[in-house]
Amino acid sequence: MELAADDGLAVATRGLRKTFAGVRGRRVAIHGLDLDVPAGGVHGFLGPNGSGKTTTIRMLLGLLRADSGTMHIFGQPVPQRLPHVIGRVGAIVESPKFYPTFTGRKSLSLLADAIGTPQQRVGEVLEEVGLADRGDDRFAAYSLGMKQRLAIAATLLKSPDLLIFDEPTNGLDPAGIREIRETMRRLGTEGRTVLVSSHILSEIEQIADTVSIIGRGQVVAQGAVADLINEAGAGGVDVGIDSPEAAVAVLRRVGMTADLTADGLRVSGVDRPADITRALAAQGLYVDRLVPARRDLESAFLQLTQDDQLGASTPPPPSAPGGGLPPPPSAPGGGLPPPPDARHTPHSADEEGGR
Ligand SMILES: Nc1ncnc2c1ncn2[C@@H]1O[C@H](COP(=O)(O)OP(=O)(O)OP(=O)(O)O)[C@@H](O)[C@H]1O
Repeated sequence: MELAADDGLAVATRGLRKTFAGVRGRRVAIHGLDLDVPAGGVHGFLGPNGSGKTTTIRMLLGLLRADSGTMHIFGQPVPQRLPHVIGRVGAIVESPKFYPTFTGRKSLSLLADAIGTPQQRVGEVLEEVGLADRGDDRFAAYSLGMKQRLAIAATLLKSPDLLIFDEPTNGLDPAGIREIRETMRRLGTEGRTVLVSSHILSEIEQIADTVSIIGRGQVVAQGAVADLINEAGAGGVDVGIDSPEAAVAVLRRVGMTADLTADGLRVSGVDRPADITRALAAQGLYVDRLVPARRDLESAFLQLTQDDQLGASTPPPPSAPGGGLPPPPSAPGGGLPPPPDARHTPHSADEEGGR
């Protein structure tokens, strides 16, 4: 489906497909992905390891070429019109690299000069990420959370409307995770769109307004966090009882779907909870607690991706209709040159091969 030029979406993909060369033929990583990220707020891009989050983000940023399908950022087709929208996008797709002996402020100041942003923004972005009082410390002295916040500050210099963070809390301790979470939440409430990928659902549940859950390179659910949780919990009842194993057996015998939980059992798809008490009492089992099940996003996620294997497997792809997308323009810039101790292989336009 083609998208209208402006549909209130910060990011949209349709039928997106990407395969990689593997030893036994091509592996399908992204398998017809239809992603909608509404403009404004925090959008969690969720999926198990290997489900295709990084691949999708790298295609959106022109770092990797799609086999077929369409992508839009703020209504502009990318990668074709990426140069026109990239000024509105800030992204962190791998660990931040800064000169360890420079202060955070100096690194940002150099970057501001490089991208033609007024120096006044440096103080503002340090403030925005909560580093105002540590801006004059050397990067090497920062905690991992502070390093990540400095990277976020760098992406904010050009005041982007869309921020894309790929697993921004990877490797952080709980305090660091909280720092980044609060920073993202704040950015999302300022009218920006924050697209954040993660495989740690509880993290996103607390800060996201909307989410997309992907499995095997496809969207398996998307929408408001509250709606997904409600859907996942619909009709479930948690039962507290002295002998849960016996109760599960009784309920299954009368045709109910019952499973043991950490503190009792859960019955799914129940229209009349009184049927549970009646069935159990008939066998001399008496419930001491009967409450509607409230599922969190973690449960919804596990339920939706339970068949997902790590990594998608290998049906040979059909040849791309229309020859696929044109080659991407060069990757968006905006970073400092790599420091001497942190050189890394730059992304190629169509990096392939096993990992
Ligand atoms: N350069 C590459 N060459 C070959 N296969 C790749 C390459 N990059 C990704 N893949 C494969 O594509 C699939 C999706 O990987 P991707 O990194 O996008 O997943 P992810 O959801 O970001 O996972 P994680 O949460 O572990 O970062 C995996 O099967 C992965 O092995």
